[in-house]
Amino acid sequence: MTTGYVFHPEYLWHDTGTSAGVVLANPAAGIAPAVHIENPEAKRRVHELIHAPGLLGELMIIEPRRATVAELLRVHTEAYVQHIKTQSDLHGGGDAGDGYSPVGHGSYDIARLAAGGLIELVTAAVHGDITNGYALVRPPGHHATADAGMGFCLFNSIAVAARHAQAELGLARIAVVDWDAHHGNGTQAIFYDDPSVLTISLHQANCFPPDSGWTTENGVGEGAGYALNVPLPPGSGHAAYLHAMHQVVLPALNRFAPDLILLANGFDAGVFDPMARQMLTAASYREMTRLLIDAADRLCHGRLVAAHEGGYSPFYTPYCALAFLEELAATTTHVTDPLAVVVAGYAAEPLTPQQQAAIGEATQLVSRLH
Ligand SMILES: O=C(CCC1CCCC1)NO
Ligand SMILES: [Zn+2]
Repeated sequence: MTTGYVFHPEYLWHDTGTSAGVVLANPAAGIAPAVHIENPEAKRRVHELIHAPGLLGELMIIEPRRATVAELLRVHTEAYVQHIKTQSDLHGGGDAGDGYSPVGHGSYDIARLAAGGLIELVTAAVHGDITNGYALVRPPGHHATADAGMGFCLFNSIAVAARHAQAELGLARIAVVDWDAHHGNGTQAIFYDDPSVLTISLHQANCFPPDSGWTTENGVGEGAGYALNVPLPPGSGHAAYLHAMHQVVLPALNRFAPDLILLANGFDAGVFDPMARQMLTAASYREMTRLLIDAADRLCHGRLVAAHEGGYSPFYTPYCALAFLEELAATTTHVTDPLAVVVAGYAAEPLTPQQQAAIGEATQLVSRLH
């Protein structure tokens, strides 16, 4: 069993500039400039924590390449791809569309390298060079729709890789599991009418995008039934997410029988993350990963390929990512989550009726899959 790994220093060079964390600085309005929340730091520290304990040496390094425009156009409109290039060519960069998604000078090529890195990782998995893999890419992608960037996302790398797998690698059915704290609205929208791609999103209810990711968003036309959402109340942690995995994600994957499982792997549902109010620990991510690995082994020759999405705590995201990757690579290091003890008193809360209700609503929809 071999685990592939994609990383490149250029991912750290995507410049999101200064802002006031998320909104643009505006001194006249009292909004002082600060580093943007989607900055390289947490990703840099993830890579360091994969390297320092020796885990990097157990992985197969897969070199990324820039996705071609033709590969991007399987998902995005020509006008949108051109918009990102135009913004990227500006001396001071620009924005992908919603005002929250900085495009640094040169970010067009970096976002292409993120999408191309995931394509290369999926290709290695389908060719059997690796069993599964992790692409530590930046900028993130799961909010980007065919024609709009949002939520820090430029190109939807997961969607580009899914379409590549179908067009070039002969795969028919692709499942996308998204456990980033925020709704995978872009990926859902791109495949909303397409029964060949199942999208399943577990996220904090009504967080971002606002009023998005409700259980009732279940696909349209031929795709009816092939979009599943589990909007979990703020404060949801281990019990709720594992219940959702067992009640919704795994039964849906079993019914859909994908040829590949793609994971939009956000760690911002972590207990210390500033961009959401969920309470997953590194141990939670480890257990959720185990379940997905077992599903991939059962359904699609172990093909589980993950793309890094959110995860903004520079001191906690690395431990969640390490736990995920140790499980993916079926190995361990000497590093344990040093903050587990800090949250032990509250991160293991039992399932609440509200969480059970949200999960129950989605569970009803799994039977529509065929
Ligand atoms: O981590 C993210 C980004 C969420 C933010 C984008 C603007 C406000 C919330 N999406 O998965
Ligand atoms: Zn997120």
